[in-house]
Formats: sequence, structure tokens, C-alpha cells
Amino acid sequence: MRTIKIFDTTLRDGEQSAGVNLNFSEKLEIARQLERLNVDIIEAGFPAASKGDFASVQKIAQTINNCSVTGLARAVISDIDAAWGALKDGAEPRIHTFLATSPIHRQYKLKKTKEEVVETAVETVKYAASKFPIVQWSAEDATRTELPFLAEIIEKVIQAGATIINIPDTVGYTTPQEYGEIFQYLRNHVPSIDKVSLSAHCHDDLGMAIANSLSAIENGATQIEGTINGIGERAGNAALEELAVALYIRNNHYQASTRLNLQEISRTSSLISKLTGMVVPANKAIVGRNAFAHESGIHQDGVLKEKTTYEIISPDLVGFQSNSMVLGKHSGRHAFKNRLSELGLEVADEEANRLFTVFKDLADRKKEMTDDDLAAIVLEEKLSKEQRFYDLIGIQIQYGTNSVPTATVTLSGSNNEVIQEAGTGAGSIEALYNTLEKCLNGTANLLDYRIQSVGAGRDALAQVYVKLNYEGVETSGRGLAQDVLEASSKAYLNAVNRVIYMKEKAQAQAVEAN
Ligand SMILES: CC(=O)SCCNC(=O)CCNC(=O)[C@H](O)C(C)(C)COP(=O)(O)OP(=O)(O)OC[C@H]1O[C@@H](n2cnc3c(N)ncnc32)[C@H](O)[C@@H]1OP(=O)(O)O
Ligand SMILES: CC(C)C(=O)C(=O)O
Repeated sequence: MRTIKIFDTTLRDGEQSAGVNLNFSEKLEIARQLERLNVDIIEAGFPAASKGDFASVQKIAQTINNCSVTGLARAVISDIDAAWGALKDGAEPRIHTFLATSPIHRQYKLKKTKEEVVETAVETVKYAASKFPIVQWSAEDATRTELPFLAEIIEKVIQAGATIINIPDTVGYTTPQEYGEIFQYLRNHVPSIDKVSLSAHCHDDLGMAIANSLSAIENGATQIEGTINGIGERAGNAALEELAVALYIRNNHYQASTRLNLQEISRTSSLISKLTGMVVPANKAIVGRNAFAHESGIHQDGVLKEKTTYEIISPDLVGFQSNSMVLGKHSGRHAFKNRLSELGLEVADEEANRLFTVFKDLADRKKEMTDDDLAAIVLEEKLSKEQRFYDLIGIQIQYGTNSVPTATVTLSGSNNEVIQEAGTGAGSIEALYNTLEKCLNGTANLLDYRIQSVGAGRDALAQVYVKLNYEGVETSGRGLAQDVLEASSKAYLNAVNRVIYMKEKAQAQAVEAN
């Protein structure tokens, strides 16, 4: 049985999903969960991309102990230096550097000849290898590259010090058979291929990312790259939970396994969905709400008689709870804390007491608190507490089909001063957001607004996601509440608070640098 290494790029390629923007604490929270999931490598970001990316890659490298942390770098010396700066204190510093090899990318994007591409790749891999013990090199758009050229450049970067060679299907163009043949070709035509590990990185533009990754495994790849929930640039990357469960359930066929702790899959998927705002489709394999639901009579009859008639995966294999303990307004601190720890939600005692107050407040208004509700409360409280400049005290909205929607908003400011304003709008949300803007010191333009329910039922909690431009900075925010208007206010303030936090941090860094 071969063990396949799992290279998770949720924090790098996953964050390249349009509309996703994770902050420092959210990235750290995700990295910690990926560590619990037991991925082998976390690609934490692209250190040269921004100060924020640098800081979060550095923090993740310093914090995570049980998996390797890496960062992406172009074939550019300053990118490699930035990666070294961010990763050098990690347990096992490794870099992921890349250069496109296909004719389309050479001609139009890089404007380099084949010889220049080889020279740049070799020079930068040598430089990377002078710093990092592990150097992964990717031939971007490998699957649209002439095979003899691909083999030539790979041999040269191995000679230059690369220890892992990744063959990305950057635009999701290849088919499983072709992709497998590329791996076979390289194994037969690159003399030094046995000195390195081979990795696959597949995109899902034609819906073949998992099939292609499995084909790579059958043809010699020992590392698979992907993201949780399959998020990523354009149509996304190979969904790691699908790959790991496919290898587990069909190991009679693939004879390969991963080290993933499959029980953590559901929790990881739900955390990433919440923090990125990328909703998991109900019919998504392994983690979709319907993945283990049987709807039709013949299926239900079969499952009642024998589960395996229609179930090839048991829900508890991937951490779906079947617990029936009901938490509500009559529950006390013990049951609350006990449930948090059963759910693996780690909180200090003092924090648990504060969360209990939030829980009671919600439970008063809501029939039943689900595990999803608890996870959402803990997450929101944990992530927003350091970044509150404006805090919501209360809102009052008046709406009638024949009257002008009016909002009254009361906030507390950064010096605990009370700010109160009233305003109108064409609808309740506009009235609310116009009024919130009046309370602030700056201008905020709403770019996107989305609402989602946490769990099922009429009394489900509302999770609102907004994207807005506040004082020239574009950012996103989340808000959770029983009521949609309250959740909308919280999301708006969360986004504004993030901008203020980022600006204050940048100012403090500038003062420190002087
Ligand atoms: C396939 C992938 O997913 S690759 C990863 C993609 N991720 C990202 O791009 C996110 C982070 N990116 C960024 O923040 C910015 O693009 C930066 C900081 C990296 C670069 O920003 P800028 O210097 O403003 O350049 P810009 O992004 O406009 O253009 C990219 C430049 O890098 C070059 N380039 C692209 N890939 C590579 C590479 N692997 N090695 C060397 N140069 C490269 C391009 O040819 C272009 O060069 P040019 O300016 O000489 O034409
Ligand atoms: C940087 C590489 C691995 C990449 O993300 C791609 O080619 O899709």
C-alpha cells in the first residue's frame, strides 16, 4: 500500500477564489484545523504578494508543528527571499517555486524563449536550494507543454536542486488518460526522475480534477495538491476530501492511502465554508448536506433493510454527527461546555462563560440550538473579538408596504462613546446601511450582499456576508444573528472594523519601521 502525501493549498490557491478574502486570524484558524485533519503540507500563502500574506505565512510556519508549511514564489529572487523570510523559522522550511512552460504562456505572458525559461528556472531553483532544504518546482501549464521540452526542463531543475516536481494542470484542460501518460512519459524520459517525488495539481474547469489526480496516482504521483471543498481559482481545485475518501473506499483498486484523519473532514469543510463564504452545494460529494440523505421510497426501504444497499460511505467516517442531545434555553453551563468539547471546539473557561451568555441570549429566541449554531457562535466570537472598533448596541427598523423604511441605529465607538443616528432607504437593508454609514467617520460602498441560513428550520440563524469598500479599501465581513437585519448590521460593522484594524496595524508598523 503506497502512502500519498496531501498538499493542501486552501490558503493559497483556495484563497484565489473570486470574492474570498481571509484575514490573519481566519487563516491561522484554518491552518490549525488543517493540522487536526493531518494534511502533510500546508501551502499557507504567497509571501511576496502582500505584507498581510507574508505575516500570515510566517505566523502559520511558527505555529504549526505537525505538518510542513510552505509558501509560493515566482521564479524571481525577491519572491524567494520573501518566502525565506516568512518560512525560515518553521519546523521544515520548504519553498514552492514555479514558472510556466507552455508555448502560450512563454510567448504571451512571460515573453521568453524556451532557452530563457530554462535559464530562469535553473538559476532560481539553484538560489532557492541554497536556502531551503526542500524545493518544490512547478511547471505551470505543464499539460499544454511540449513533452520533450517538459522533460528537458525538469531534468535541469532537478540537477539545480529541486526535490519535488509538480505537474500542474493549471487550466483544467487535460483528461485522465492524457495526464497519466504525461507522468509515464516523464518517468521514462527524465534521467534523474527517481531522485524526486512527483506531485499532481489539478483544476476543475472540465470537472475532471479528481479523476485526473487519481490517474496521476496510478501513474507514479506520490503527492496530490488540492483544497478543501474544492475551492480555488475559476472552477476550483481537486477537492481533497473527495480524493482521500475515494482512496479509502476504493483502496482495493488504488492500493494507496493518505494520512488524513477522515473524521475531521466535516468540521474542516464547514469551517472553510463559513470563513470563505463559499457555500458547499447540497449535492457535493462527501460534504454536501444531501451526501448522506435518502429521499425516495425505494432507497429508504433499502437503507432501512440494509444500509449498504445505497450507502457506500458511512456518515460517521467523515465526522458527520448523529447526536440527538438537544441544547436550548433550559440548558446550563455544564451541558454547554460539554457539547463544545464534544464538538472539538477548544475554548478557555473564561471565554466559555462569555460564549454561554451569547448562547443563552440566542436560545431564548430560538427553539433549538444545533451543533452548526454552536460552531458558528464560537467562531464569530473568537475571530471578531480583537477587531472591534464599532460595536452594535441596537437597531430598530420600521417597514411597511406603503411607508418609507426607516432605521435607528445605536453603536458604541472605539472610546465606548454612544453613537446614534436615524435614516431612511428604499428598503429595510438600504435604510439600515444608510444609517450605519451616518454613524461612521467614513464612506462605505456596498459591493455585494449575501445571506445564508445556518442549519434548517424557520428559526435558523442567519449568516450574512457583505463585501464593501470603506474609505477606499475593499474588504468583506460576516455577521451572525437570529434576525437577518441584526446579522446584516453585524456583517457591515465587521467589514468596517477590519479596514480600521488593517489601517491601524499598517500605521503601527510604519511607526515601528521608523
Ligand atoms: C497558476 C497560479 O495560480 S500562480 C499564482 C497566482 N497568484 C497570484 O498571482 C496572487 C499573488 N499575486 C500578486 O500579488 C501579484 O501578482 C505579484 C505581487 C506576485 C506581482 O505583482 P506585479 O509585480 O504587479 O505583477 P503582475 O501581477 O501585474 O504581473 C505578473 C508579472 O510576473 C511575471 N510572472 C508570472 N509568473 C511568473 C513566474 N512564475 N516567474 C517569474 N515571473 C512570473 C509576469 O510575466 C509579469 O511580469 P511582467 O511585469 O514583466 O510582465
Ligand atoms: C502555482 C501552480 C502550482 C498553480 O497553482 C497552477 O498551476 O495552477
